Amino acid sequence: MITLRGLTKRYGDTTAVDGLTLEIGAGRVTGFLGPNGAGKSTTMRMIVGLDRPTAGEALVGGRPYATLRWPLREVGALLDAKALHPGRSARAHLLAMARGNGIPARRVDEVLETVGLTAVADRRAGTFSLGMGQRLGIAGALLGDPRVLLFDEPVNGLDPDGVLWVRRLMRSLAAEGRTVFVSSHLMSEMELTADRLVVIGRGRLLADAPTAEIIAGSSRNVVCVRSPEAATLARALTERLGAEARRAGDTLTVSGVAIERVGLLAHELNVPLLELRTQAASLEEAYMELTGASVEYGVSDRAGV
Ligand SMILES: Nc1ncnc2c1ncn2[C@@H]1O[C@H](COP(=O)(O)OP(=O)(O)OP(=O)(O)O)[C@@H](O)[C@H]1O
Repeated sequence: MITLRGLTKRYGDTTAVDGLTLEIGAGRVTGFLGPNGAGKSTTMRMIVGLDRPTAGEALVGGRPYATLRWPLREVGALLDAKALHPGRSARAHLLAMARGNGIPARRVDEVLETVGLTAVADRRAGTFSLGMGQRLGIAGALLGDPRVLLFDEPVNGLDPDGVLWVRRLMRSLAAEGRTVFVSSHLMSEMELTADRLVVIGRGRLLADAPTAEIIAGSSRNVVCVRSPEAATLARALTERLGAEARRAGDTLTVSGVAIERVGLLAHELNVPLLELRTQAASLEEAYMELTGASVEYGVSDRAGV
């Protein structure tokens, strides 16, 4: 488990992380979302002791990172896949990490196998593609078989096969009861991978809830209706139920009312229905609504028009 209590980081006038208090639990994948500059990397860096909080604290398994005797055996992290010695082979890189943490050398071959780098284990890491570097970073995170894992943008640069592999890996690590905390800008991927989401904007907590709950909270969840008397139904939905109904031909897109009430109203009015279904919002839509006001480097919708 990871515990954040009033976690705050200021760089001069910039408050990168602003009083985050939350728990990231074991046995599930928790996605970490937020616009560029929201403070995700800074938060992760403070959890693994690479940055010192200005105020508050970050605990791993109830203890500050700095007090862990064998840190890599308690928490593994992929923070910057490019932070490698380019002249070292993948194996030498992992061996150096293992040695410093009392991890047996045979574990290096195990993790190289897990991430699919066995065949290139003796090649210099500097010659690796972006995706291979990511895999090596993930191998480093897994090396100490830790209960807590942090991944900052793990699918960055991976091909579709690699993306699927990362998704399955995250899910299986969580199924083993580990704490998996993963940041990403890929909403469709997070929707498939994360059980729970922590969303931040300008360093502040915007949401901390199950993925399904965040999506269900979106105003983009609508009811779609098709009827030869769509105009009549639209009028009644607006006037009697206060719903918002947009019509295109015989199709209505209705928001602000449950599907059951649409069906019952149609029955009462004797309006025939050809189709009646809910259309769920995507995580991307829910995320956009949540973070709309806290995008730091946004461009206007009218840009270039
Ligand atoms: N070492 C530093 N010195 C000064 N400012 C910093 C430093 N590190 C981060 N910041 C600032 O802190 C804020 C948060 O940055 P951070 O990298 O944590 O955001 P992020 O959510 O990870 O963004 P991205 O999605 O773009 O990776 C930004 O305004 C950034 O400019």
